[in-house]
Amino acid sequence: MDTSPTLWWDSGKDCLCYIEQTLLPGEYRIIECRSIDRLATAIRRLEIRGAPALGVAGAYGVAIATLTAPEGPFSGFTERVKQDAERIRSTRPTAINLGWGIDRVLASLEEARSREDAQSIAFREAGAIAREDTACCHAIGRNGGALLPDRCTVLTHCNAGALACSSWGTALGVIRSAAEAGKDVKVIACETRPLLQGARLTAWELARDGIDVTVITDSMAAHFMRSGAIDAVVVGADRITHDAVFNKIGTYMHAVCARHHRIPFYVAAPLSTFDPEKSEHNVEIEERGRDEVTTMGTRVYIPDGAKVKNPAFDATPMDLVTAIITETGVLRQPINTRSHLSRTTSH
Ligand SMILES: CSC[C@@H](O)[C@@H](O)C(=O)COP(=O)(O)O
Repeated sequence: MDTSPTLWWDSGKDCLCYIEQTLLPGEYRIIECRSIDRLATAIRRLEIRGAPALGVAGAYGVAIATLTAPEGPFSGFTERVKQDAERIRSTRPTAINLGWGIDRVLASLEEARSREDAQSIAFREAGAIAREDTACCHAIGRNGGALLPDRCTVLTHCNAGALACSSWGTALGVIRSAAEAGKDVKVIACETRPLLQGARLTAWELARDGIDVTVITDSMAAHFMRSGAIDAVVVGADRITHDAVFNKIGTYMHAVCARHHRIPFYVAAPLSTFDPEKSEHNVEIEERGRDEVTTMGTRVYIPDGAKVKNPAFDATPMDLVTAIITETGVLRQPINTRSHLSRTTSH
């Protein structure tokens, strides 16, 4: 199975390399990024996307800022790095991992005593975040893979795969690990309007790995659940508050349908996606541009006179979630994210 990374620091070329996800599946292109401006654009355009990958990107963003900050006294240097960090943070508000990766590298810089010091600390921390993410995905895969029956069809939404992480994936990590353990897992990938991360990215990843994948439009999911074609739903998450799971728009609809049809609804996410002190109503849902809904390719499908809404994420209330699969274990109902975090981590 494919284990190549989605984004990585190339120390020979001194740049952040990443797979440009808006071009897939038609074109596989690696972009070399050396500036905060370019990174901010890449995140806004979803060239890099998916919560854990955004955590890694945010971390490398701070590291890039330590390279590009203008010469001057060290106190001014730190301030400038923080300003660049805020520019990266503001690109996408819902996925908590972006700010988490940024804050982890910023915190590590507190021990830096010089510019050179800050650079080596920042790159060390960003590299650690990327490696830990891969390890988390494999642990999530093992924990979640064990929950799936030996023969099953799993519905997933958006792309919570290798492309959304350092590698391997969260929801797709569960599927990959189950397949690797010898289970016969088939996948139904919802296309995920408006930007088709399911059709373009999930289908691309799974087909490359030889995992049986069928793409459906989002509106077909209830029909297939009712007909008995789906044994489990497994999705990723952008933020998990104490009372809800935020994920790509359309996830809530699958959770409601899964409950109605008594199909388990699993969320696979690392602890870095948890935000247990917040509630559903304190989270900003990213509203994206009109063009993403009105246009497909070059063709406009919606008249100028019609209004459009484009929230990128929705919230699924916790009581609709069968279990959350993390790197440190599986949380079942009654799901208490706060106590799981404090029990399984040192902070
Ligand atoms: C492991 S990725 C989890 C989520 O980030 C994923 O499901 C998702 O909603 C991504 O949205 P996107 O807008 O493509 O960044």
